[in-house]
Amino acid sequence: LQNVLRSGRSGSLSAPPPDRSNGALKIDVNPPKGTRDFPPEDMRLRNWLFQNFREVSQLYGFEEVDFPVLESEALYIRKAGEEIKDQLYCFEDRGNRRVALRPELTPSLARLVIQKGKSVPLPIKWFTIGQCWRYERMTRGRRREHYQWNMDTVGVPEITAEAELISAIVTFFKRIGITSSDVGFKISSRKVLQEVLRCYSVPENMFGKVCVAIDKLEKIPIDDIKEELRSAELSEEASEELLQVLSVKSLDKLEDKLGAAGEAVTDLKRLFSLAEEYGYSEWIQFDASVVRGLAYYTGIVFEGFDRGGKLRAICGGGRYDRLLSTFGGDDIPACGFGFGDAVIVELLKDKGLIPELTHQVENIVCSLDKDLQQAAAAVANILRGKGQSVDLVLEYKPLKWVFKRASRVNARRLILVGDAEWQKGMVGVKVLSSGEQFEVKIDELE
Ligand SMILES: OCc1cccc(Br)n1
Repeated sequence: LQNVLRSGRSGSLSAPPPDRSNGALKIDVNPPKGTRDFPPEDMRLRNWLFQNFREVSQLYGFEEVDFPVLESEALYIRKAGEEIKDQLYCFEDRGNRRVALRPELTPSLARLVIQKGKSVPLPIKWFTIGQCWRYERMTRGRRREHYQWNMDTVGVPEITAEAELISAIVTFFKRIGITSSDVGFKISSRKVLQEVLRCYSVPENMFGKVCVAIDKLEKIPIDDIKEELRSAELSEEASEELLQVLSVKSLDKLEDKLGAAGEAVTDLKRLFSLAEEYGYSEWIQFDASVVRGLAYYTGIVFEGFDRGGKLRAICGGGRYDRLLSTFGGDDIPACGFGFGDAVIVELLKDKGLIPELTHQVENIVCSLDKDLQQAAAAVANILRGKGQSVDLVLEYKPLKWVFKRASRVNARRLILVGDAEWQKGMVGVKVLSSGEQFEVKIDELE
């Protein structure tokens, strides 16, 4: 009770008040639960990963876009019982608006496409890398944020759009040393579900709910899934048939089940034939059980998985031809994928593929005399003007300290500003790898 009286909050009684014993507030120096800091070494790896995301996206002719991390909650209110909605990091802002930290990027992209309307000609090919959030009880100790790379193609109804997106991900994997022995893509189409449900006259508005339920296969008990299918108005017979079709192991068997004329089979056959043309057939396999957990997918869906079976899905995506119209936009087809920054790093660690990324600087500049600090700054300025990176020693330090710092910042050269040399318009240069030492005129420094 004392805590509550003192803190004036009705929060948890167990939370001790901040320690103000010495007058200063002792804050918790760790980041909030489920979030990460990126100190230099981790930031170098993240930048390397994102640089590869960017370069592949640009290789495929995609343009980069970005959106606010804070969006209207309305973008994510879907009635299909998705996990992403249950874990929405949402709140009411000071203007009494219902807002949310975005749990995914596709709705923001859809919003911007609608906002831009006819001013942006189709097809749109946009990519983005953005932090996404979920509020999950920390009992599962899972992260509450991750960065996602997304590529989306809007305005192309053809399966060629999905084939391009998968090709881009394959290109990314190859760039970072991942092969088709390490990962594969499970591919299916939600039209498989659609064609079965139509046979049993299941209402269209139950489609998303059915997909979300099916996505929980092997994650929750089968009886719970059957219960969810019942609540989606599926008969026992419809559920049995659906689960049967989802266990089909090949496209040929799917064709036997659904017939060759259906869109599901024709789309999938087209995708596998396009994959041949791209040369990534050994990366992909048909897997009828893949539906993905987002309600808005309407066609091809795919997910990248590690063949070792140890990790969660590496990436995932698919076609979402109805999303823009559900947001009040035109009926424009679209497809895209999301690729998180965490599972891929676990995979790279497992494969010993984390690159050696060191900080380095070309020059460390220091003054050998207390009165030459300004001269040292002038030398740093000259070098920087020539595009050379400089770590300028900002206070007078003994040489031993300077050498130690030079080693720590991985400097290539030490530039010494000493009185005698400065009087002659010179500075000393020491090449740290070879130990070679010489003097050079300041305006000849390069
Ligand atoms: O993959 C779903 C997801 C969404 C937001 C944040 C995190 Br961590 N994970």
